[in-house]
Amino acid sequence: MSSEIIPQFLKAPKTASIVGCPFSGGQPKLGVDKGPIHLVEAGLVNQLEELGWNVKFDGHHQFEDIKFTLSSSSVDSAAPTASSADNDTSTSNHWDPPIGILKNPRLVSRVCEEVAKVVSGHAKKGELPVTLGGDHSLAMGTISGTLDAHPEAGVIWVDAHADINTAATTESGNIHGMPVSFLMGLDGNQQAFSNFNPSPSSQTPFAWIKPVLKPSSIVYIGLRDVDAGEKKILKQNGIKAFSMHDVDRYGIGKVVEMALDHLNANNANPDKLRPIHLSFDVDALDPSVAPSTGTPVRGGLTFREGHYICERIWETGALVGLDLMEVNPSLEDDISVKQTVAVGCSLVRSALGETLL
Ligand SMILES: NC(=[NH2+])NCCC[C@H](N)C(=O)O
Ligand SMILES: [Mn+2]
Ligand SMILES: [Mn+2]
Repeated sequence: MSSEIIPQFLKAPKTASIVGCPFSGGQPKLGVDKGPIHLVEAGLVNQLEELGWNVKFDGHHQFEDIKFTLSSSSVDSAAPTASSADNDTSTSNHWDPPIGILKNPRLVSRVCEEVAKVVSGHAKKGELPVTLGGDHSLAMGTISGTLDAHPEAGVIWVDAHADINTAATTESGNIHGMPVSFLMGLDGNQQAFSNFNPSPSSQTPFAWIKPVLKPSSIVYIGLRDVDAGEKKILKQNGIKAFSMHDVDRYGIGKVVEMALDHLNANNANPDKLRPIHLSFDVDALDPSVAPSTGTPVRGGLTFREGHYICERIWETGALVGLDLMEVNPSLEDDISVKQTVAVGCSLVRSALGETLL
């Protein structure tokens, strides 16, 4: 047989499904909802097609209908129990009052539930869902969706932050700092919602999440701004985390190998490479590389370190889900916005097979 004959399945282009999520309800700063719009306008779809992907994108998701059903249904009996500490009223409103100090709990929950269905639907068809945020609370949706389609998947969470606060530990009440705790079903959340009485037309926020993410199934890379309560949670649950200190000590190459080894060592089926969901918060990068983001923290990943993570995960062949979150085109000047959007696009390309040579 001639070596030029390539099996059909290798020639057939793989399909990536762009899940555009213009959503900002998990944090107070306006503009992060414009992230996915800018990423697509910068030509991401075309760029992925040039890499050989068949790209499905039929517009950004509209969450207006969710807002509408929420605002027209009667507000349930969870009266706001605390006023928000920072006097931030931009994201709370009469139809979605805080629960404890959690802001927009009903909206975030419903939007993520929707995202979970969309992501799981794509994944079950064998497509690669690429979710563009939007704030990182959306990862409750994307990771629920991935785990629904690939129950054995592990998560690599690249971020300056651990996003694992519970209702008992969060100081900000911003749910984008909490998604991992809901995915794991941590205690501090159960209590917060235990005496919640939903009205007949609503349901307890986040009750739809199957808390199936095991502490051994996630690895962090890039951490450098972890709240005291989060540090406790990471320790108590034995969660693997590589901070910037570890990146400095071992180098990014070694860190990614250790992260992959950790996930595969905890694989239920040790003969099979574990599917990987990569959730990339652009604030993992140093603010000099990605300035336009809501919670920048200095001392972050370099341009190459960020891209290396994506390239190496692509090389494993195990990527089944990708998030690119927290690009906020309303922050910083035009040049910074362009730079951040461009870096967001190139991270996605690297995770989808772009190579340097
Ligand atoms: N996805 C993010 N950018 N999260 C930032 C979280 C910051 C802080 N730990 C909080 O809980 O409010
Ligand atoms: Mn972050
Ligand atoms: Mn994050």
